[in-house]
Amino acid sequence: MLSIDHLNISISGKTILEEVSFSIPEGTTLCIAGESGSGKSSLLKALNGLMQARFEQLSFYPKTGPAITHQGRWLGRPGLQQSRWVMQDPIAALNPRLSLGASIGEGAYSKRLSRSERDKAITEALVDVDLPSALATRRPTEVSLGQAQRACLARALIAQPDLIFFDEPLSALDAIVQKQVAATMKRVQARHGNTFVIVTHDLGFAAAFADQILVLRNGRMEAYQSAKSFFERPTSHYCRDLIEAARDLGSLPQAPIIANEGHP
Ligand SMILES: Nc1ncnc2c1ncn2[C@@H]1O[C@H](COP(=O)(O)OP(=O)(O)OP(=O)(O)O)[C@@H](O)[C@H]1O
Repeated sequence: MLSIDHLNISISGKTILEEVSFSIPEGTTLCIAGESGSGKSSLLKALNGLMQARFEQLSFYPKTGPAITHQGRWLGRPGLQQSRWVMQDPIAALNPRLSLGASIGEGAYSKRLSRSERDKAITEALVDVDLPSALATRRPTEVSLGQAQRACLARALIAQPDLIFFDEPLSALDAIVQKQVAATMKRVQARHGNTFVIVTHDLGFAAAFADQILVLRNGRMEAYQSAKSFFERPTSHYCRDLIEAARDLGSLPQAPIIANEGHP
């Protein structure tokens, strides 16, 4: 379980994130949405130790490994133990000079496996993400974008993380491949019980995937609700507009929103 209380980030006097709090039960998914510049990536960077943040409290209770609790300023490089990060652009995220197998194997570096254990773990990770083990010898430029993104997921999984952060994991892919990779992510989560934190612009994906949704707007929390209540009872005009826009664009099925009286 990951719990964040009152996270704040400011850089050179400019507030990037203000009073952001959430709590994610083990094995569930939080999707973080919001327009460009709202602070989504900064939140992931802070949790991965790439940006200094201030917390009233950060608590992480991984299934394996020691619990972490922290108060005050935090630049927790190299990030939360037992977590991994899958980035938006799989080609940029993979070393072009390494085979996919070698890149995936790097994910298990801290486990100090023997060569044969590492090769076995690489094959298992490839199978986990629905890739043929023969792809281990190919370089990133010799596979499709969807295969490269699956390889990035395999590189995360080989470390057996409790928590995986995804930054727009599907946005580089076409619609059909998006569906396939999303299905693989779901299967992986069901099989291993990982907790997912996913930054996404796609509310259709969030509707299908998220247990909870956090919407950021200008660095503040605009909404934090269960996915069901977010789509049925959005708590602000801004969220209603986001949902309507996603319906107009066809990424969400048409369905009535139940008005939530008393909210702006
Ligand atoms: N290192 C930095 N120094 C100064 N400002 C920064 C830094 N990193 C991010 N920002 C600012 O913080 C704000 C939030 O940026 P962030 O990248 O987190 O937004 P985002 O919601 O992820 O946007 P996008 O969806 O376009 O990726 C922006 O105004 C950005 O310019």
